[in-house]
Amino acid sequence: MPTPLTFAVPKGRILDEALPLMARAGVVPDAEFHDKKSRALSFACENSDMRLIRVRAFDVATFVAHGAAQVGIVGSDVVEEFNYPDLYAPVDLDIGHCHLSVAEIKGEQTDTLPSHLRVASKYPNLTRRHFEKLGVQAEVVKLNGAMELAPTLGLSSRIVDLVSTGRTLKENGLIETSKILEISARLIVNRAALKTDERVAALVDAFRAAVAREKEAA
Ligand SMILES: Nc1ncnc2c1ncn2[C@@H]1O[C@H](COP(=O)(O)OP(=O)(O)OP(=O)(O)O)[C@@H](O)[C@H]1O
Ligand SMILES: O=P(O)(O)OC[C@H]1O[C@H](OP(=O)(O)OP(=O)(O)O)[C@H](O)[C@@H]1O
Repeated sequence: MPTPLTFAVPKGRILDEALPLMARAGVVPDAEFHDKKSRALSFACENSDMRLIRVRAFDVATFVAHGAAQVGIVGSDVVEEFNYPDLYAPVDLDIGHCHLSVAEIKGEQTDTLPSHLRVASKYPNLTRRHFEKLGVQAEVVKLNGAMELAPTLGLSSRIVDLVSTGRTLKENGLIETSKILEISARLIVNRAALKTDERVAALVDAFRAAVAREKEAA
């Protein structure tokens, strides 16, 4: 018996959109996965020896990059932030669309950038890389959520955060001043597992086909 494949999924908002696509690719978690009272973190799958683990979005990439999980689903924001050499993102799942942007207090934007800035973000690497390209040294204050509070409370002059409808920025007195990255969810695989385990390559094909069918039907 081969060891079961481990498939990592994020707990957050991508999951609801990912589950129907996973089902079309033949990955269906057992009933316990949907039991809100369950404290289990690892779940069996119907009709396969695969097991699903449910972890935080950033941790999906970490489990897969280290080979602790062979396959996962995560936003391209997370893939780009970590840039792990052992992680390969072969399929754009066309779900979880949003973008990563710089925002600042409405009415306080200036035309010229200073040589040094303080920026609050959950994405220190992407933030530094973006400002480096503009010749600006960004000091990143790492936050894990509610970034939109930072400028108003004087923690930073700008934030780099995800934007979808733009409502969170608007309701917190901020304005988007530049877009850094378009984002969607990706199927990710561990590169070594893809080379050595044919079940991983078969899953990549199954997800490609599921996305193509979804596009045809739309
Ligand atoms: N407003 C949004 N609209 C669309 N997609 C989003 C939005 N916010 C986040 N995403 C996508 O969903 C992914 C997970 O975001 P979310 O904040 O829901 O995850 P989470 O698991 O709750 O995060 P954490 O583990 O930090 O609590 C992000 O990495 C991004 O790709
Ligand atoms: O443009 P909008 O549609 O308003 O969406 C953007 C918000 O969504 C995400 O936060 P989330 O709701 O995941 O909460 P978080 O602060 O805990 O990450 C993101 O960090 C923004 O705050």
